Amino acid sequence: KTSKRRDGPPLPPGPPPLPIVGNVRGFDIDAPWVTYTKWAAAYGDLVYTHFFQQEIIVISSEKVAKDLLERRSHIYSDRPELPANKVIGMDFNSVLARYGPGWRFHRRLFHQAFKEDSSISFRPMQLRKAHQFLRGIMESQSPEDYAACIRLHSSSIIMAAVYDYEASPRDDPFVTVIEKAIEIAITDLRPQVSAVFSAFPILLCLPSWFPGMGLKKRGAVMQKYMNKWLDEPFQYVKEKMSTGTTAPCMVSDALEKWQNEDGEVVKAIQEVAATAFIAAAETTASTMSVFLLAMVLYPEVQERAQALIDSVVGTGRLPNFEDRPSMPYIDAILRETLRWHPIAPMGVPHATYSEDVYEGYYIPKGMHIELPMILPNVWAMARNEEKYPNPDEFIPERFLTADGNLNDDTCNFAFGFGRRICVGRHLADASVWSAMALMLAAFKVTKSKDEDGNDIDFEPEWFGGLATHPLPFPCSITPRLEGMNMERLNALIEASA
Ligand code: HEM
Repeated sequence: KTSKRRDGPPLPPGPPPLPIVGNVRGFDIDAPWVTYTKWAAAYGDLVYTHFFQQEIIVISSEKVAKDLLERRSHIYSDRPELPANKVIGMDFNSVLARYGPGWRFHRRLFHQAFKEDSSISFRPMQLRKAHQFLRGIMESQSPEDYAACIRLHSSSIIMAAVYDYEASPRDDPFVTVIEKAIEIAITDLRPQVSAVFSAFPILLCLPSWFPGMGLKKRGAVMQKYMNKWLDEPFQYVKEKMSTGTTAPCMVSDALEKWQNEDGEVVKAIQEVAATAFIAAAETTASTMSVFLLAMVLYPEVQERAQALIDSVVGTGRLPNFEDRPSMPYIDAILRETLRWHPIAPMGVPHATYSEDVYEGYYIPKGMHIELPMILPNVWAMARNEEKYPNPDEFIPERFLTADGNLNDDTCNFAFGFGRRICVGRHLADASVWSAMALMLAAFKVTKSKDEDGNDIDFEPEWFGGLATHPLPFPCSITPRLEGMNMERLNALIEASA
C-alpha cells in the first residue's frame, strides 16, 4: 500500500517495487546508504521507495535537504514512529521524539546545556579527559585496548557534562549498562528492521520465546537496563546536590533552574539526561575511530599535522584550545573525518507533519499510522564528486583555501538538518578536536608489523546499523617523542595545564 494518488502531482521517481514487499530487490541491508546512493544516480536526488508498508523518501543532495528539512522545517521536523523503540524501552529518547511540545521542552533543556557559548564551560573538563585518553593509550597494547580508550574518552566526557560523574576506566557500573543497551539499540532501530514491525504489528504481540522473536527477547532485557539507566545516575546527582558537592552539570543546572516545577518537568530532565549518553557516546567514539583509521591509512596526512603542531606548539607542552585558530589543518582533518565516513550515513530519519509538493513531486504525509520516513542520505552528500573530487580518498586539503586557511565548508550535514540538527554538535566538536590534536602531538599511528617487520595490510570492516564505525583494525600507536614513558607524559601534561 502506498500513498500514490490518482490525480495531482506524481510521487518522486524510484525503483520499481515488488508486490507487497516493495523495494527489496538489490537492497544492501547492512549498508543501505550504498543502495540508496545507486538509486540516486539512477533516479535523482529525491527518490521514493517503499519497504513493506513503510514509505521511505530518500534525499541525496545537500540542496534538496536544505530546501526541505531547513527551509520547510515546519513540515519536515517530525520523526517516524519506530515501533522497535518502544519494545526496547527507549521511548523516552528525545532523538526519536515526535515533533510537539514534549520534544520542544527536551530540546530546550539540551540547548541550555550545549549551545555554543554554554559548551565552552566544558572545555577544561574536555582537555582533562583528552589527557586521560593519552595516558590510556600509553598503557594500551592492542587495537582492542585503543578502541576501549576511545570509548572511555567519549563516555566519560558525557557522564561529566551531564551528571558530574567521573566514570571509572574499567567496568563502570553506569556506563556498562548503557553501552550494552546501545549496542542492541543501534542494530534493532535500523529503519529496515523497524519497517518489518510496521508492516506486521502482530509480531509485537507474540511472546518473546516465539521463534524469530529475538528483538522481543532483547527488548525485555533492555527495558530493565533502561529503567536503571533513567534512574540511577539521576539519583546520584540529586544526592550530590543535597550535600552541596556537585560541580555544574546539565542535570544540576536544570534542576536548579526548574526547581519549582512539577513532576513532569523533573521527568523530562531525567529523560533528556538519559538521552544525552545515547546520542553522544557512540557518535563521538565512532568519529574518533574513523580518525584513527584515516591516520593509519594516510601517514602523509599525519606527518603534515605533526609538523604543524610542532611549529605552533613546540614539543614542551601539549596543544590546547587557544592553539586551535593557528592550526587550520587539524580542523581540516576533523572535517574530512566527518565527511570521509559519516558515522550516521543515513542521518536520523525525519518525517513530514503534513503533505507537501516539491519541484512538481508529491511528498505524502502517509496513509497509515506510520509516517513516511524522510532519510537524508548523508553518505551520498559526502560522496558528491563535484564538491569532493576523489571522494573515497582522505584529503583534508579540500577544506583549505589556497592560502592555507579553512574554507566555508564545515561539513555540517554530518550533524543533520533544520530544527532537528544535532544539539550536541558544539560539545562533540570540542571533544573530537582536543582528542585528535593531543593524540597527534604525542603519538604516531602506524600499521602493525608482521614477524618480518612488514606492514600488515588490511581491509577495514564496519559495524553497521543506525550508526556505523570501523571494527578494531591492526595498528600500533607509539610515542612520537624520544624517551617518552608514563612519567614523562605526566610531566608533559602538567606542563600543559
Ligand atoms: C561527532 C559526534 C556526533 C555526530 C556525528 C552527531 C550526529 C547527529 C545527527 C546526524 C543527528 C540527527 C539530526 C537530524 O535529525 O537531522 C543528531 C541528533 C542529535 N544529537 Fe548528535 N551527533 C554527535 C554528537 C552528539 C553529542 C555529543 C550530543 C550530546 C548531547 C548529541 C545529541 C544529539 C541529540 C539530543 C539529537 C536529537 C536532536 C533532535 O531530535 O532534536 N549528539 N546527532
